[in-house]
Amino acid sequence: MNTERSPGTRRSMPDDILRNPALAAEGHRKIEWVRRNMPVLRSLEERFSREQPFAGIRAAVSVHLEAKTAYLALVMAAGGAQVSVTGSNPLSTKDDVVAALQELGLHVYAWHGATPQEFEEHQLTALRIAPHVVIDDGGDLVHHLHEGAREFSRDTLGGCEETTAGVLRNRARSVAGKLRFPVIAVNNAQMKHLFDNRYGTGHSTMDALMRTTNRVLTGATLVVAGYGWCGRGIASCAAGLGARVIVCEVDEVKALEAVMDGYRVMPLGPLEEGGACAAREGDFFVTATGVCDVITPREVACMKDGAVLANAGHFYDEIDLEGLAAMAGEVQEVRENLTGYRLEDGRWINLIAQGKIVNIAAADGHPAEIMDTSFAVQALSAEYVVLSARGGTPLPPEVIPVPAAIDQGVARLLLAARGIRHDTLTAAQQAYLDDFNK
Ligand SMILES: NC(=O)c1ccc[n+]([C@@H]2O[C@H](COP(=O)([O-])OP(=O)(O)OC[C@H]3O[C@@H](n4cnc5c(N)ncnc54)[C@H](O)[C@@H]3O)[C@@H](O)[C@H]2O)c1
Repeated sequence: MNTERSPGTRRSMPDDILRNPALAAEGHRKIEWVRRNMPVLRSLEERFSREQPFAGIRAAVSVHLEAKTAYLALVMAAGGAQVSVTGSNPLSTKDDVVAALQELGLHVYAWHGATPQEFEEHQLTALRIAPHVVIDDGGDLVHHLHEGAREFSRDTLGGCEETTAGVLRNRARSVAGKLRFPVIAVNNAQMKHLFDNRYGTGHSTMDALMRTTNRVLTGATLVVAGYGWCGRGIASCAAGLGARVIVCEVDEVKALEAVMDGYRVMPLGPLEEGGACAAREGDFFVTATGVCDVITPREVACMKDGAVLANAGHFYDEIDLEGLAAMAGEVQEVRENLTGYRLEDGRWINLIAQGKIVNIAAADGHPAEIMDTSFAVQALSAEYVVLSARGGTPLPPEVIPVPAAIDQGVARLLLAARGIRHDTLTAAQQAYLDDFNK
């Protein structure tokens, strides 16, 4: 394994790209706050500082660049890694956190509100470190390492993918026989999606809806498209706040699961002229499908005056923005992060955060306690990639599940941090389970 530092040393890296170094103090405060609320990562920071598993390793990190991600990058650095950091969405990047990280000696390439061209340039610049390990969210870094930035993948041992959309993207590349290094499906670990996608997205999406609109969810009708891990969390948090929830699903089993969980299930748009559909009933609409064109002019045409649209999926093509704009006679910024579209008949349809990932672009993302376990899985998966290569058994170039030992280890660390004790099987119970003659 080549861990020469020359391509990524600070001197040979281009200047960090950040807008306002004067913001660093606020960034440090935010990072310290999340550190206090991320006990699992703190215990990894302590072990990594001692054991230095990433000594000689260059890591590129592209996750929504706010305080919790910053702390993950610092934990990797504490383990000896040389780290370059960029964002995974220009609207979720927090400039104060960027400034703080830069002050702490990491290479940082991001600013809030970057144009699509600037955003891509930031990602490509972060890859000039020629990473051994990539922490990715949505598959962009891995994509660049296979396409325009291929030369920087010469030492890449593997990637660790944070979200459903990125796992699917890497799996498609693998099925096409084009994945050139292993990618660990961090999203699919139990200690990730059971908590992050479900409770984290549910909690922070409600936060984003309320703080952006200052409207009440109690008694309102909230339509959620997609009843996967994110959709389940959004539905249960909305119901907990007293909203009436309608679920829209394409998967028959999940549609039935939503019914059994107590929600109404309806098609999002009318199946026939004038037919009943969720679009006519909703006050709030949240997409969480990972698929494009979920809300299109066809659905918008049925909506009530004042309807609020938001997307919690990773990519922002779940709502057809061009179609919405084409229907509008007038477009106004009605509140911060909220755009009103006035249709020809006078109805206003409101869109949060330009259809970008709502809980991060219009709120603070998942709570620190949630990201604690997600990022612990990330850090341990990165360590798994490195140790496998160092041990002479590099992982194959496939999408690889997180080993169960990592999932269980993270759960154990969190239980210990919370002082929660639990039962274990007795020897007799284990023997009973192992006995096929019983
Ligand atoms: N906002 C966040 O913080 C956050 C967190 C985790 C994941 N994500 C992203 O959210 C999206 C969903 O993630 P997930 O983990 O819930 O995925 P999932 O695969 O568990 O669920 C997606 C669901 O959407 C359904 N679906 C697909 N097309 C649909 C359509 N046209 N109409 C209705 N339902 C449809 C699928 O059948 C599936 O049940 C992905 O893009 C993922 O990357 C966002």
